[in-house]
Amino acid sequence: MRRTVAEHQRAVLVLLARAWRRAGQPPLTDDAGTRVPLADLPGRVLAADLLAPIDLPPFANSQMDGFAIWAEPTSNQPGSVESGKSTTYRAAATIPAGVRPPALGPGTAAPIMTGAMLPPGANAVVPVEQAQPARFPDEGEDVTLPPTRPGTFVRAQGSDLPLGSVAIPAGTLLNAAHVGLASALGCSSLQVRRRPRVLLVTTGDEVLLPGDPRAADALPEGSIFDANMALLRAKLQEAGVDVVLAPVVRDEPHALLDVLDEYVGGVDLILSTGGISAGAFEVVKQALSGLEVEFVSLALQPGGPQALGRYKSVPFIGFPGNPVSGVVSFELFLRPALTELLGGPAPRGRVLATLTHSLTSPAGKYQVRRGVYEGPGYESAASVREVGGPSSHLLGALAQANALIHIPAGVTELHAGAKVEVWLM
Ligand SMILES: Nc1nc2c(c(=O)[nH]1)N[C@H]1C(S)=C(S)[C@@H](COP(=O)(O)OP(=O)(O)OC[C@H]3O[C@@H](n4cnc5c(N)ncnc54)[C@H](O)[C@@H]3O)O[C@H]1N2
Ligand code: MOO
Repeated sequence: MRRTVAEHQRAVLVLLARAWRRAGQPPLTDDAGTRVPLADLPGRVLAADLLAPIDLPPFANSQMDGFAIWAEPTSNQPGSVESGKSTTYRAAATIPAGVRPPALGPGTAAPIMTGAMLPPGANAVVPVEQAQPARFPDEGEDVTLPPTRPGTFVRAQGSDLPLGSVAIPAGTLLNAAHVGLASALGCSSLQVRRRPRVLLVTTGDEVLLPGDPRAADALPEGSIFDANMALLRAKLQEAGVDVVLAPVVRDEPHALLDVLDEYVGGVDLILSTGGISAGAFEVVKQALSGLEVEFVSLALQPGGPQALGRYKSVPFIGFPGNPVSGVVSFELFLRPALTELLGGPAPRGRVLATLTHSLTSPAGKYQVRRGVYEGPGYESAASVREVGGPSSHLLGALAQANALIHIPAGVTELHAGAKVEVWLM
C-alpha cells in the first residue's frame, strides 16, 4: 500500500490515540497518578493542576538591603514624595532574613536585608545606598531617608502566586522552572502522567550486540554490531519513554512471535526494526502479515518501508532496519505523536536555514538529509550544511549531524543559498 508522509503521520497518531485514550481522560493516566520526587520531574508531564498550597511569597518581604519604614500614603504631608523632603528616623534593631521581626515603632526605620520579613507597621523599603549616611547605623543612631511611596521595594504576600491559584496546569511538560516553583511552594513531589512502556524489538540474523561472545575474538564475517537497539533506546528515553528491551530476534517468524507473546502483556507499544522490505527473510513481514499489521511504502527516503497496526490489541509500529531510516521514522512519525498525545517531549524546533551548497533529490521522494545547522550570528543568517549523503546506513554522518534537512517531494534541485526547512535535533 502507498501512502504519503502526512497520511502516515496521521495514521500513527490515530493508532496510538485509539489505544491509549480512555473516554474523557488524558492518555495513559493511572487513576492514582504517579508521584515523582523533584529530582526526577524534568521531562515528565503533570497529571493534575498544581494549586498553590501557600502564598508566594509567603509573607511581605524586602526586595533590597535597606530600611523598612512607614511611608505616609497621603500626598501632602511633610516628608511626602511630592514635597521632596527627606525624613530623619531613629534606627531600630536590624532585621535579617529568616526571622519574624518585632513591630516597627513610630519614627523609626529598621535596617532590613533582602528577603527579610517586613515588620508589622512598615510598608516601604529605602535602599541603603539612598540613606544619609549610606550605611547601616547602630540601633538608636539617626538615619535620613528620601521621600518614598508606600509599597516601594516591598514584595507583597502572594504577589507572585496567591494561595489556591493554579501554579502549574495539568498537561505541562515540566522543566527546571516548574521544579523550582514546586519546591518554593513546599512540594517535594508531584503527580505526573505515566510514561508509555515501549517494547523495542531489534531483528536480524546478522546483528550482534557489542560484547556478544560470538564476536569475542573478532566480528564474524557477514555479521555487524547493532546500532538500532542502542540508537532507538536512546531516542525513546530522550523522549521520556520507558523502554523494555527484547533480545535481538533472529530472522525466524516464530522466534519473533515468541518474543512478542512474552512481552505483549506489559507494554503500551511495540516498536520493531528491520525485516519489513522486499527480501526473502523479512521476519516482521512474514510473522505479522495476515494479522492486524499493514506494510506500507512511503515516497520517503530514508524511511520508505513502514509497518503499522496492532499485535494482540497493543499498537505495533515497524521501522526499517537501516539505522538512519529508524531515526528519520522516529522523528517524523513517533516523536510528534508522543508530543501530541502525551504533552511531551517538547516539539523539535523547525526553522528555515540557508543551504551552504547545492543539493539534488530524486523526483517524487520526500527526502530527509542529515545536516549541521549553525544558528544566526550577529552578521550571519542561520545556515545548514549536509553531512554524508542520502543513504540510510551512514551512521558516522548521523553522529556529526544536529539537524534534519527536509526536501519536499517534487523538489529535485536546490542551489546554494536556497532556504530549506530544518528540524533541530
Ligand atoms: N528490493 C528492495 N529492496 C529494498 C527496498 C525495496 O523497496 N525494495 N527498500 C530498501 C529500503 S529503503 C530500506 S530502508 C531497507 C529496509 O529493510 P528492512 O526494514 O527489511 O531491514 P533489514 O533488511 O532487516 O535491514 C536493512 C539494513 O539495516 C541493517 N540493520 C538491521 N538491523 C540493524 C541493527 N540493529 N543495527 C545496525 N544495522 C541494522 C541491515 O543489516 C541492513 O543493512 O530495505 C531496502 N531494500
Ligand atoms: O527508505 Mo530506506 O529507509 O531509505 O533506507
